[in-house]
Amino acid sequence: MERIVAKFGGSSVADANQIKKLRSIVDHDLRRRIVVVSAPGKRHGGESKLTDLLYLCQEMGAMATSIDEPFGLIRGRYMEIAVDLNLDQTILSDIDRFGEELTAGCTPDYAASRGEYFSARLIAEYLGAEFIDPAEYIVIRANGTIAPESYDLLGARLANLDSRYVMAGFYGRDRNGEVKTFSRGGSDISGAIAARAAGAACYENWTDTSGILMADPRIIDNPRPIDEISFREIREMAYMGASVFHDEAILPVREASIPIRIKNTNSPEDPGTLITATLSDKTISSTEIAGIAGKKGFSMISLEKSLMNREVGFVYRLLGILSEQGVSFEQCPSSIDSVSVIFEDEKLRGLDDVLIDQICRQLQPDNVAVEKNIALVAVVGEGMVRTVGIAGKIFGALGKAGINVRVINQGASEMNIIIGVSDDDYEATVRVLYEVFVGQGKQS
Ligand SMILES: Nc1ncnc2c1ncn2[C@@H]1O[C@H](COP(=O)(O)OP(=O)(O)O)[C@@H](O)[C@H]1O
Ligand SMILES: N[C@@H](CC(=O)OP(=O)(O)O)C(=O)O
Repeated sequence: MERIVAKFGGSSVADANQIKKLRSIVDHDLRRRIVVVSAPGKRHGGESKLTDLLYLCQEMGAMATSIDEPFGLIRGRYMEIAVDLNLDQTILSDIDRFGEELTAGCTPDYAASRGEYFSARLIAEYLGAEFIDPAEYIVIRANGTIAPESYDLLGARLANLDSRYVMAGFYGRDRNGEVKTFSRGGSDISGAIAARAAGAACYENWTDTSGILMADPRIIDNPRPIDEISFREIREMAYMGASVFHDEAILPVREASIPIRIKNTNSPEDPGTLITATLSDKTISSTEIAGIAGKKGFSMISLEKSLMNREVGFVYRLLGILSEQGVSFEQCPSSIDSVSVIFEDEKLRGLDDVLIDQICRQLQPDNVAVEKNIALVAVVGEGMVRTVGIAGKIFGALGKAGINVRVINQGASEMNIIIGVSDDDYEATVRVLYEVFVGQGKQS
């Protein structure tokens, strides 16, 4: 029988009520044999995700500060779930032992991983399924990528087609056997690994929106859901800020041609979004763009030098300076006499002064400037390459709205156009672009 891997995110396991919905979804289709879960997420806007509380406890434990308050919240959340689902409460003594580990000091990865570990143990018991600890099967290399043997190890564990499994998301182990997590939102990657390891017919990703939406619902009211999107498009959108699906979760399933469906736990009948290798011509021609995504928090270093285009190896040496400082960049738009490099602030790590110093010494530019507080917004779509006038539409609309575009970049694939604006103009830019391509954007 075909099997489906169903990954449920933090919003889908936030409390007993959500976990009951999970069970009804899993019971509804017998092919849903492999369930991957996150740690309980926010039940309402003001609350913290359990993962954030775990990182906080780890930091407090490392500073020998009492963790009683945040740890009490964590313990309370699990206890409520166990009580409301009538589960065995002996898990609480394991949670208390973990509290002692936090106080004694443990790694941030281990601390965060327990969010998913306890969540999966409770849900496995509730479903009467086998619990899988991914630290026994998934090997994560030092650079965060998945060691290839993980697929065989996990595939062998998932071999019984009649069993139902619940695996904890977000972590595995490193080459030394220590617990190691993926980057934030990484349970999506765990689900993709399980889908590939099990040779699943489909990877379902259950969340709190009815699929991938054409823009962030926190900015646009009721954005239109995307029916079908390609692996290439979703990777661009996810990387550029559509946080509903981790950009690195595409790779394991893309290599095995397993389709992904993003579904809504709170509205399971909605079709959601299908992510496939190739889009039908109908899908490509039905919309000018696939969607709009973006995020704040970038800085840009711009250099000008007359006849830069004649200076062999100029950009090579510029990128060499970044490499020496261990800084990775996002975009590198250029023209004949100028080049800019855009960095995510988190990755720049406040090294702009050091970089400028090196750039001035090694490259002797006529001018060098740093701009901070930049937001990047990407308009994404495979169909864009076939459509005349997309750029005109974007810049016409932004000009009319009085939004100053600080930088423009188009990917070589012609599948995206990236616009840099001031952080303050970020939301307005998304609204203007949504309005011009889709209509009915939220106006404020
Ligand atoms: N284009 C988009 N489509 C859908 N959701 C988006 C998009 N961009 C950002 N989001 C946000 O992603 C959230 C879902 O991701 P996440 O919180 O990680 O869910 P989960 O708890 O299921 O892992 C949505 O509630 C929404 O606020
Ligand atoms: N719990 C982890 C991993 C994860 O993927 O969570 P979620 O599925 O709720 O985005 C995090 O918060 O980063």
